[in-house]
Amino acid sequence: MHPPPARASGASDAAAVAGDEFVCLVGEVLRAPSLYVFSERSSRMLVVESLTKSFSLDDSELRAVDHLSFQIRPGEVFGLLGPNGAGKTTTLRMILGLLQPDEGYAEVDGVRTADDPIGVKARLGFVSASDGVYPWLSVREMLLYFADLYAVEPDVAADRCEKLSRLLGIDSLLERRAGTLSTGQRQRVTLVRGLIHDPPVMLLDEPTRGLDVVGVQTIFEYIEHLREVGKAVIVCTHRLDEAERLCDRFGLLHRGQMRYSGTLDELRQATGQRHLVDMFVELMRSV
Ligand SMILES: Nc1ncnc2c1ncn2[C@@H]1O[C@H](COP(=O)(O)OP(=O)(O)OP(=O)(O)O)[C@@H](O)[C@H]1O
Repeated sequence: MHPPPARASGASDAAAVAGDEFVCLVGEVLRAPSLYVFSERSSRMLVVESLTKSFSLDDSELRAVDHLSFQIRPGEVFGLLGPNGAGKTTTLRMILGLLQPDEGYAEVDGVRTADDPIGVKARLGFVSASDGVYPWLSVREMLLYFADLYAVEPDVAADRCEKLSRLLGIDSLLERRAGTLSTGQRQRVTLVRGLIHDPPVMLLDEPTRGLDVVGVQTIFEYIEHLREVGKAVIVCTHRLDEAERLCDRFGLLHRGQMRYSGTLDELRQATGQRHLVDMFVELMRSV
């Protein structure tokens, strides 16, 4: 069952491009079974060290990410937060291996993106609000197709498909064509898809965008599940109220630089502000 890698529909912004590229790259490169032996649990599941990226504009250069460093442990949910243009998507794209950093590196489960981009992709799950689906496949076909791309054994894939679908409440949709799903249903399918190869690290880009209250609650429960099963998780979101409830630690990014990072209590002490939204307003005024 190998339909040609199709461009997912509805992608219009940078995050969507990252999602589409990731999907296509998964299809192209994740084939070698030796990749899927993950290392023993490291206390630093994701390491970002001095990651830097500049873009050339017509008459100048824009430093989108500037010597960014952070680490995430298994079972930890890290909120990578920042205003529009802060560099979040560029950072995710470098972690995913879709963009080459000018300096620094990202390391996932002991594997550096630059050294082994395929191995890193096998260790990452990526969910973006702008993810597309293959409209002509049934949900089950699409999930099993992705499992196959990641070289998951068919019986393991079938079992995971059932269990994760029940967890996300899409078991009744498994035979439906993906193109007929609503936004919220599609988002649940992409959440299952992101976990089908059981990666140790999950990247969630605006996971609650466009969802109703029930959909948002599903994301909350999903992230709680990721924490419980020991995934290291990055959440990028503009919903600071949600981030406060969801994340264990935060990185506040502005103009490509990490301005503050720590737990909410640590950020409160450092900024003198109680809520993330006030910290942001202060941050943006300060520059
Ligand atoms: N391919 C590119 N060429 C030139 N500039 C780029 C490119 N990709 C991103 N940028 C610029 O880099 C900066 C960071 O962009 P990025 O998409 O990482 O921000 P972001 O934090 O994800 O923003 P948003 O919250 O609006 O999605 C922005 O100024 C953006 O215009």
